[in-house]
Amino acid sequence: MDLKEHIRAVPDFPKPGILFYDISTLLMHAEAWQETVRRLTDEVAPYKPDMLVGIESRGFLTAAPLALEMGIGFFMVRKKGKLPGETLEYSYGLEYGSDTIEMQADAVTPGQRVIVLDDLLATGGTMDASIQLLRRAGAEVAAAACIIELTFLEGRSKVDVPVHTLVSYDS
Ligand SMILES: O=P(O)(O)OC[C@H]1O[C@H](OP(=O)(O)OP(=O)(O)O)[C@H](O)[C@@H]1O
Ligand SMILES: Nc1ncnc2[nH]cnc12
Repeated sequence: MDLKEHIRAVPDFPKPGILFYDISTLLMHAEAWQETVRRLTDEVAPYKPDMLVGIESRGFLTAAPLALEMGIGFFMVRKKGKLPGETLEYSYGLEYGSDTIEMQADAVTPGQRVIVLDDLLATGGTMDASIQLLRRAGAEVAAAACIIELTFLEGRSKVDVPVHTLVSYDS
């Protein structure tokens, strides 16, 4: 199955000049979404992670079914101000704008092996920030995985763990 047939490209969203790769159409197609989850599971399972991590918000959609499929837990890296209790934070630049992410300080125990999931790797800033944040919390980040990679932005070079992606776009 060609997953690209189920990913919609929307010009000039959220700003002029950005071609937005929308997974909404992938989520709406049950077989394509099942295939996506299966393929991501195949990429991630060999690392034998203790936990998965989903990056807000489309990363939650990606991490949650994988965690269920693999029989392990997952937790959220969220935009600032959304998580209760003691949190750790990290600020980073995006393809468009900037942001600060947070996680709950007790989400991992030191040495726990995690894999970070998101829908899309663009500049790699969000993924890199998440990895730095997770390490601050004591996690061992084994790998990162995304459905989509925008290869022309070279985000992979910013990420210092193995990166697994299912489909890539060069423009
Ligand atoms: O590699 P980068 O340049 O950092 O960009 C990738 C990030 O941008 C998008 O999230 P967005 O901030 O649009 O949030 P959303 O998932 O809540 O829509 C995407 O889901 C990734 O998290
Ligand atoms: N071009 C893009 N499409 C969808 N999500 C994105 N996040 C960052 N860049 C993006």
